[in-house]
Amino acid sequence: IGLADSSFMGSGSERRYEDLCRNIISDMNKYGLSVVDDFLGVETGLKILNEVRSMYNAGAFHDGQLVQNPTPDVPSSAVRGDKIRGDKIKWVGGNEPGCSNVWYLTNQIDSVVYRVNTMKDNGILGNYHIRERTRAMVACYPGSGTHYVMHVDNPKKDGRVITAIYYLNINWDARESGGILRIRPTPGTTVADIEPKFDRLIFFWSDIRNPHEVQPAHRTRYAITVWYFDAKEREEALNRAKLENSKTNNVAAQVQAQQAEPDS
Ligand SMILES: O=C(O)CCC(=O)Nc1cc2ccccc2cn1
Ligand SMILES: [Mn+2]
Repeated sequence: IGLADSSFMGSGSERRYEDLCRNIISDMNKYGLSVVDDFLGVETGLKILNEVRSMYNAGAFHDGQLVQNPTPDVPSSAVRGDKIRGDKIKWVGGNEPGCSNVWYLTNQIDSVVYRVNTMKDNGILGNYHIRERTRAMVACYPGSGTHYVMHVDNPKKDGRVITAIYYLNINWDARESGGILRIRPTPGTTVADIEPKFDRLIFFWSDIRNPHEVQPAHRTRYAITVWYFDAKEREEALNRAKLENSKTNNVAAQVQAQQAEPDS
């Protein structure tokens, strides 16, 4: 007999889904972060894990940190400590072959985010109008002490308001494997230490309210992240970028024009 499906998305009960969304709304308003365990259930979680493992083993991932900060005497790849991040990543749109389970996951997260964004009495979540997200970033920390330094996902209002991370690591024990996500919600003095447990989904505000780091991992650590945009903040960011581009293009065009003119 199959295990009674205790997951939120698998149990099919509308009531549990509403409760889940209410909890997320309450957590996001109180703490700026929310942790959901048993999101999809063991069976679905395993399908996603196996899909990610086969992507990784097919060598489809590349270094998260493209620009190494090499020290002249030692090539950058040799010195792991100097990296600001040790993850290997692969961006997944979802409709590529071999990504159907990652695609299913992002659809399930989408439905929760759009629901909590439109429910009544949803507090701060009601200030945003979430209509789109990034593609899914599948990340793997290959163990051996790889980490990610303290950082903010969206420090400059690029439009991203919610970070959603789904973890895939069965029987993760941070005491021996490390790999804790440490969020330092500001303002405040609390610290949230979150283990990257299998079938765990977390949400947190992407901006300066949530600086976070991944502590050194000593076992292969998989995570899938999607970022959700607020329509207004995103549009303003794109307009600023356009303005910047037109300025630099004008300067470039003027320089070119001067160069082109015959010596006066
Ligand atoms: O795996 C975790 O628990 C979180 C890891 C994490 O913060 N990843 C991450 C990855 C990023 C990749 C590109 C740009 C910004 C990024 C910000 N954060
Ligand atoms: Mn981050």
